[in-house]
Amino acid sequence: MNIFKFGGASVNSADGVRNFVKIVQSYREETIIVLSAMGKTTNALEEIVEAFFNKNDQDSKLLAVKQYHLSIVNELFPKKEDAVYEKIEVLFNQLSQYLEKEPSLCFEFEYDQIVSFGELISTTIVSEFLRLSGRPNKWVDIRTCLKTDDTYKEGRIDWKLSEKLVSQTFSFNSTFVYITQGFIGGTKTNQTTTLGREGSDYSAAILSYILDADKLAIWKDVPGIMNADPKWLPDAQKLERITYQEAIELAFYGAKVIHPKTIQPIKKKKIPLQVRSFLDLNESGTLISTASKKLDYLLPVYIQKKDQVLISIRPIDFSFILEEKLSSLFSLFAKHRVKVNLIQNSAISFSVCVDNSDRRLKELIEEISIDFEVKYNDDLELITIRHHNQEAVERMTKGREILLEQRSRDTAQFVLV
Ligand SMILES: Nc1ncnc2c1ncn2[C@@H]1O[C@H](COP(=O)(O)OP(=O)(O)O)[C@@H](O)[C@H]1O
Ligand SMILES: N[C@@H](CC(=O)OP(=O)(O)O)C(=O)O
Repeated sequence: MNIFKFGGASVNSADGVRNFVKIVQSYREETIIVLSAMGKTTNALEEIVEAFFNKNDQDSKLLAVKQYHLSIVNELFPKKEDAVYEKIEVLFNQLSQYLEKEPSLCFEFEYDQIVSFGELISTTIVSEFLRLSGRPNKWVDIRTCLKTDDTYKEGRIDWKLSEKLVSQTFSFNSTFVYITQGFIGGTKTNQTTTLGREGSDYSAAILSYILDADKLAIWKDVPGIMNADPKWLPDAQKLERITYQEAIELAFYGAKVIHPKTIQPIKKKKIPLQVRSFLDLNESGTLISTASKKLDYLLPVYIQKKDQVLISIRPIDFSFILEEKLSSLFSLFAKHRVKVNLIQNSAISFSVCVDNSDRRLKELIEEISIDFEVKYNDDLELITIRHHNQEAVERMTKGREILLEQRSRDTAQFVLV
């Protein structure tokens, strides 16, 4: 059985959906398709969440999201009596009714209830179009079987319960093709959760693990995993084959092409993962698997993270930064769920480079400032080079101010102004 994950970029237009159907039609094996919201819908829904809390402009924002989806539906389904129209109307009505109520005090909870509609809508449209194109399939509401705790916005998987329910749900008793949502899940009490932005890759990996998939393919708008984002460095080259370990490292350092949590589940069961192009079906993509002789290890890989903040922290009483202080500092980062990208400590100060995650970071800095003197620079860039050499380092740093630098055998990192 194959598991395919298609992201928002692959189905951002009617032509995209047609191309998706063409790909699915070319496979005859049992297949589960995990799909994200269309195009930039999740960003648009995030704006609606903000508007919901601030009670401004939410109706016009919702209308724009509806019109975007209807323009795709109108192009794909010429018959206005097609069931898809009613299904989409029901979903938009549910969302619109939800937005009429007063928000609760939990931003994260409300976020998940609203943002999850992107995937519910996209999967409904695509499932109906696949059926219309002559490929019967079953639409699954993943919230009924992919179970998480109630950490809204970053639901943690309840593996035991999910294993049982997912195996029951995807039995292939009456269909060859399932279509379901990435990114979203449900609690035991059936509240909707999300798994973190760009989490659909992770959803596909979880299903692959639970169902012992033969292969997971993640379809992207690039030929595969490259040694840099080709939108940033146009001379980037494709990596033919990399190990799970290397893929984890690349994702961890911020290579946007794959969600960092994706590799762990498939590595455990040695399920091969192919990252391949939905634009060029002759392109073999990148194969992520166990080590073999033919690995593109030594090509330098460049990873750029923008909008970074470098925070320097020192105890107000100039005491040494020792284990106890470090542990209390780390627990604050964990509490505010701010991901640390780089750490450097000296006798009396401690520097960390983090993503600029607006409200969480502000709250973290406020809390740290109670016991520590905090200074920070924002709008920085963190460049990571895996398998660095002199030429690669010069390419990245020439003519730039380096605020912090760290090198290990495999990895060099630079915080640049
Ligand atoms: N090392 C890399 N190799 C390939 N693509 C990369 C890399 N780093 C970043 N990207 C970017 O990742 C994008 C694909 O990921 P994403 O937009 O999240 O896809 P999707 O929405 O389909 O999940 C590419 O368009 C590319 O710009
Ligand atoms: N729609 C969600 C989940 C996701 O993974 O999307 P994509 O596959 O388009 O990156 C998001 O944008 O975060």
